[in-house]
Amino acid sequence: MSEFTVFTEGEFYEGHFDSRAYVKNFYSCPSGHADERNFLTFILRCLSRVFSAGEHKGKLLIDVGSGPSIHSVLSACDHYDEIVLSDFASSNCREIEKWLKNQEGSLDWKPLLQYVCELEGKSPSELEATLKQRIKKVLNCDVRLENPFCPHTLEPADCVITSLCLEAACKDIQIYCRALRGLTKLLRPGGLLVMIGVLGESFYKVDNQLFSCLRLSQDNIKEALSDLGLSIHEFTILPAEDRENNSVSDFEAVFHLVAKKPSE
Ligand SMILES: C[S@@+](CC[C@H](N)C(=O)[O-])C[C@H]1O[C@@H](n2cnc3c(N)ncnc32)[C@H](O)[C@@H]1O
Repeated sequence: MSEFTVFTEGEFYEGHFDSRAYVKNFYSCPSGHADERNFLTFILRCLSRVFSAGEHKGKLLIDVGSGPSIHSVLSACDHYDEIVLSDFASSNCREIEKWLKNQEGSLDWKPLLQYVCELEGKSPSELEATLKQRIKKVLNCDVRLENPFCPHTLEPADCVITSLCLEAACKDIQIYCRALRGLTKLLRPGGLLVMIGVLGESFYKVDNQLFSCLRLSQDNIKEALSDLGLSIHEFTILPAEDRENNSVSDFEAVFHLVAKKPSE
């Protein structure tokens, strides 16, 4: 099942990624997909821990490779004035736009909003309103480019978040490292990189559609970050439970990390 002859890059997502099925399968409730056990609650709790204290704040936050999802910025949105979401696949950007405009049939993020608000003692309706007001743009991006937002140049960001994107977008470690360099360039000096990813994964599935994934080790990522001069402040790993019975992916662990770009 994990044997791919060709790595499924961005162009493949454009034609084959079912945005709505992805959200239905993985994000319709805080516990996420049953086969992935504590994957989603781990991510939401990590993000809440990083941002809810309000220590990290600023003007611009960019989420790179958002997919159709807003979960990665739920805990951060109170602390940044402007949020940019982005993805390679236009159907993903369209689903986010639909949600922002409260259009009929838009995705339902209420269960995740509710969960994060319970963790942080907030009101779901207020958090939803803040988030919708602060997401200023949903842009097309390509992490394989030196400037992922080419031809646009974004102002330097206080924070860049990326979740499960680079390992899905980059077919080898050289391209992964280059993509990480591109993300680092989006940050102002002293800016914060928050990354969610998977270790040792070669595939994941959305309904019956397989997507390939670059198998990464913790050392691969640490080395890539240190080559870019970033300091790692947190690197948390949750090993997969019951991996043999996971029908939708073969990840060995999920990780969450916080790193800082050096100040000039
Ligand atoms: C596994 S999904 C992750 C989505 C979301 N961030 C999350 O945490 O659920 C991988 C995403 O990477 C996007 N992607 C694939 N290639 C890309 C590229 N070259 N540049 C930007 N995004 C890309 C896909 O369209 C997809 O939305």
